[in-house]
Amino acid sequence: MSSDLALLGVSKSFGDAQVLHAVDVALAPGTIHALVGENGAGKSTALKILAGLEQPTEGRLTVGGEPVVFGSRQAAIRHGVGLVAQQLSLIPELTLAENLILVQPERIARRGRAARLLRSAAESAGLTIEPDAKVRELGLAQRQLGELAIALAQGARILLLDEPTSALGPFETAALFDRVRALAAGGYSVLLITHRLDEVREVADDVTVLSHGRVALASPVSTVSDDQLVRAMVGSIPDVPRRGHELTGDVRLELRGVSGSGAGARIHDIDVAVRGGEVVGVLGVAGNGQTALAEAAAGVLPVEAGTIAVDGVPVTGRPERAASAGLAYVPEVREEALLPDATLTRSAVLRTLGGGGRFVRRGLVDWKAARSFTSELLRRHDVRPPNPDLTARTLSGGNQQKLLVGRELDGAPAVAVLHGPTQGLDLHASAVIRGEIRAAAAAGAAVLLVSADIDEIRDVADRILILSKGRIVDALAADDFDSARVGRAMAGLIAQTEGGASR
Ligand SMILES: Nc1ncnc2c1ncn2[C@@H]1O[C@H](COP(=O)(O)OP(=O)(O)OP(=O)(O)O)[C@@H](O)[C@H]1O
Repeated sequence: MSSDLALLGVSKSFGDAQVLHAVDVALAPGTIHALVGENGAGKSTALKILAGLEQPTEGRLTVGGEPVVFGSRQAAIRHGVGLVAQQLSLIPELTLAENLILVQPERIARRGRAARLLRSAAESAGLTIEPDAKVRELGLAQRQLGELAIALAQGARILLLDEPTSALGPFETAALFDRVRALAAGGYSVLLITHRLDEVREVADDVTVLSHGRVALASPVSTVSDDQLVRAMVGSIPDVPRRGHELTGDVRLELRGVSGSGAGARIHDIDVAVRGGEVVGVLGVAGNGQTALAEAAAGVLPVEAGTIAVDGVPVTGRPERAASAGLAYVPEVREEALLPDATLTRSAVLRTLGGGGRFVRRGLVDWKAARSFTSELLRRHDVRPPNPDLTARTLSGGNQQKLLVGRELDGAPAVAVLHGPTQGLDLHASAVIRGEIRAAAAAGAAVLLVSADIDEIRDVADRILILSKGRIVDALAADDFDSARVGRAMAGLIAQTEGGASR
């Protein structure tokens, strides 16, 4: 049977840089095809070509075996190609239903009709979404489900999913994969970009590995070993250093009685104290207040009650004061912390441009010094390509993430609030960042690590808090990790004890 959608001998260059070299990928009908490879390997570029967002420099596309030219995203949509992008394409100030109207103006003009269409498309695939919620108020996981529902409402039969699980924990990932499998069984074809080998094993029928823009391996999943996949993807994975220091530091980050709302969820009466040298991990099912908690801790969220202090300095609702007290912050949505259309130099020194910042001399920014600092930062954190004059938008998602985490952990922060710091990173880069988080703690930082990735929290944290419905319902030492207990707490089956869990 001919493939639903295929790239045949596709090459792509941006200026002088060739990022795809004669790539073949064929998506068989009713199957799930994983596209994997290290950060910057060319996965998103291949997907954008399949979605009509970029045009190949050479080679061609076929749908059902027939040659097609996708001159635009609309052309791909007309051929039934739906997209859930990595850098989400939804407009934050609009609702999901309004976003559907925006991409489908000729078919639906009224909000009520768009909301109904979206809800029924979502329900038919077993997804729960809120068509009338503003995108800005949704967490990353809900935004991604919303984008998937929009693709289905547009009549997509071929789904391109760019790292749909990067913000999801194990429960939501399992639920999403159930849906995706059901869609494939119903005749949809799915191309899935992921960095997680277990996901390739669990859900995909076929796998293609890209390396430096070339196909390094293409195989049915059942006939390839993990070792072959890892070698084709990233070569090898470094070990994350275990904690080797005592936790004797003073409290450097303190949240007391914090309540507030953000990203569509409320947090209630949160007490957390993190000592220098300590990594405290926060686990929870997406949408249970993680974003609000991270934003509150970083001084970004205007909380309704409670106080936040960094080294005893009150920073409640004052992000600039938090930054000058030495707080580093990696938000869940990386676009909020980088300048997509400015040079990497500007993104790299963004947080140090205030009065007294390290590149400010007599009220003027010393751009030469800022640029050479940026070159060194890019090199140290393996951001590719390491050119400070590029814009952040032209970096691959993983390389943007490396830049952001590198910028924040650089310069010995007092406190680091990190939300999904290894989101979108390949196995090698994730291990490096986990090592950097431990190194920051060993150098005395208090780290609050919010992550959907249980393995990451187990690997890196000293202490684990479980967040459910906006409350901390359980707390345990990482050495006492107990999957059944953590699973029960995450599922909301442990009620908060009188006076709260010990934190
Ligand atoms: N618009 C652009 N202009 C210049 N270079 C670009 C542009 N878009 C992508 N690139 C470059 O193409 C290469 C491949 O990027 P791409 O986003 O496809 O990688 P990826 O495999 O999806 O990576 P990641 O896992 O980090 O998301 C990178 O080196 C990137 O910098």
